[in-house]
Amino acid sequence: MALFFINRYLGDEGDDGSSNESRAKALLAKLQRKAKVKEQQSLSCQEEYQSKTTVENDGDTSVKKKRKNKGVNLDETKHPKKRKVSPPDPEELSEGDNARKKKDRKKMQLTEEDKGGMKQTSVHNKNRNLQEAAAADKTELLKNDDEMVEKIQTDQSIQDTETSPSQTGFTILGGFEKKIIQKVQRVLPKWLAEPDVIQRDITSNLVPISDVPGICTKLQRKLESNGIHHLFPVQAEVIPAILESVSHGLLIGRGGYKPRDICVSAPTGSGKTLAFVIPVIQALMERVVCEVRVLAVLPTKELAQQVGKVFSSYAEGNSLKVVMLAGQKSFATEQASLSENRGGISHSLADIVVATPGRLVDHINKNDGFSLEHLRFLIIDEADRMIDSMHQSWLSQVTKAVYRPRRVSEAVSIFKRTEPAPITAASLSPPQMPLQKLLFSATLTQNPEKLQQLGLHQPRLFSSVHSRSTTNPESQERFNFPQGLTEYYVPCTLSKKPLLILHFILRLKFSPILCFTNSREAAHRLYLLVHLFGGVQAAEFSSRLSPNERKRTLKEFEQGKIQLLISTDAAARGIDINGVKCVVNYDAPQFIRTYIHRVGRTARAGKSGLAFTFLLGVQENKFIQMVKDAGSPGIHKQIVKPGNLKSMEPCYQQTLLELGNTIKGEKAKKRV
Ligand SMILES: Nc1ncnc2c1ncn2[C@@H]1O[C@H](COP(=O)(O)OP(=O)(O)OP(=O)(O)O)[C@@H](O)[C@H]1O
Repeated sequence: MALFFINRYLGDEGDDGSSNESRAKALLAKLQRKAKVKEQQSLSCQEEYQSKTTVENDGDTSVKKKRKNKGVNLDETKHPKKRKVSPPDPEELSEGDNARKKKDRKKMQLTEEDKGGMKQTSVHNKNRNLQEAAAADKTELLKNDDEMVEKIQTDQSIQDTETSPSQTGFTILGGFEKKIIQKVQRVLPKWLAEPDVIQRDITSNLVPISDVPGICTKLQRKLESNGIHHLFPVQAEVIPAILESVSHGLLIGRGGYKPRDICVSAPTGSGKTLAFVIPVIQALMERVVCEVRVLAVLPTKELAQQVGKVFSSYAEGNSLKVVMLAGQKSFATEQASLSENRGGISHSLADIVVATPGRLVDHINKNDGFSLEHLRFLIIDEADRMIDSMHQSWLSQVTKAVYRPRRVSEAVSIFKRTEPAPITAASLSPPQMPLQKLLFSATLTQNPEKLQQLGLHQPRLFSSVHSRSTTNPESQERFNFPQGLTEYYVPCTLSKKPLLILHFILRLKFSPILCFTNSREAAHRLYLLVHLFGGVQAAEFSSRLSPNERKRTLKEFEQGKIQLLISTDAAARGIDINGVKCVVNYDAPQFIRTYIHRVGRTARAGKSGLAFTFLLGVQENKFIQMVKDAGSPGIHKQIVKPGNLKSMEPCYQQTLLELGNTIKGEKAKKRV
């Protein structure tokens, strides 16, 4: 029984369409006749079995019934339905064909069962020749069926091949939604995951200066003359590491290799400044020719000034020159202090340059007398803040000035440096002056992507933070808080905040207080209000003041002439003001790093200090969680009863009226 029509190629005579067709018809008719004959033969055999079976078993109808239940009607064998066999329409082949194949397969299966049933009956009849005939027919049928099934299966497999290439070993695309995407376990680089540990507690880990290896006698005496008899943990760890990298002179590091860059993450007020000043001064003490070999970059003028002062203090008596490029003086004045022209040749007048990024880039680009081709140490203080301000591209300008100077002096051409590259025999001779980067911060990021911008060479990390999870670098970064710091938060309302700060100064006698606001306008308004209220020596510190005014204000605050310094975050980082007992966050800081640097203005050098943060109701939970996640030892709730503020209310209301007029007057002045 043909399932589908096959156009056969019949050779040359196939040209004549009509004969071809008649031949095909004849062939088909012949096949159909054959099939009919076969079918009749098998039917007749079945009838004989039937009749035999009926006689011997006296109408055993169970088999019949079972058959019937199976949906196979045995009577069907009496009057088989004539199935029209016609070649299927090719269009329907795909749908109808599948259905038909399935039905045929099902039918085949049923027929199989049916045949199985007959087999049982024949066993009872023990009629050998009949049996043999049946078996022959059955084999014939089976053969046909097998052929049929095989044909169907072949077709099916062809079809399957057409529909699902999976059997041919190709992967099925798509189905992504089913796959569980493996989360990549990010792991910190080894140098970040396993830092050299710095003890957090300063007072119980002081190291006598004489016990720290490598510090020369001259500097030991200088430290003692400045009242320093013990070194803090960060100094005891970092100073020897930097001195080790210059133990064979400035040109090569230990074992003849380029010295490793050093990163230091230690709490605020833990003495990081001296940790780089002492070893760098000692490394340059024996220099013969004055060249810029140390460049320290800091984020603000005040910080640059403060670090410049420490450098100058320890460079005294060593003929080392320290120059500030922070905008305190005019560009021309700074230019004159950097170099001079003798006999047509520019000579450097600075060994150590302390700069802010803006001024540094100005001198690199506009000052021909400023050369960094001899630079040996690049110190980046408040490094996380400096990384964030990389958009000023000051680092790439420094790198360019070091490796591709505009003007190469003859002396240096022998040691002309090439940018760091893989070490080869050629790159090792002649030895080149290495550029070693020293990074310092109380909140140094441990995000490898951010640190990667600095192009560090085999960095070594000294850190007082140990509990960073190495498997999940994304987790909240943790920092170490100064040992002597006690943190509080004060629930309050917006209108009560000014009364609170007045209460702290006038009633609780906390003084001097460094008070931080989130904007310079807020600092100015609070300063005006406290000033109008009276009874408090207050000053403001923000970019509203000129650099000289800011410098004078810090000095007076340090001298105790100012009880309340109201500042923006300009004074938050690194500013070292002795004697600050209490820091108040009048406005809660948005970021944890800002909080750490603000409260780090107190409890410095192992001393104790208090930090209060005024929190509105909506800010409480988020802020407290942020501080806890950052590793704070604990922030306590400090409630100020409204009754304590009552007595100041009348005067406060009067002051608010005056404040309104004052602010209007200032705005009018600005418009003039
Ligand atoms: N060994 C020491 N003995 C006594 N006082 C020290 C010692 N080292 C530093 N100090 C003092 O401790 C204070 C804080 O030092 P420094 O400013 O270097 O801290 P820091 O870690 O840089 O702080 P920040 O992270 O806020 O910049 C300074 O007043 C400094 O003079």
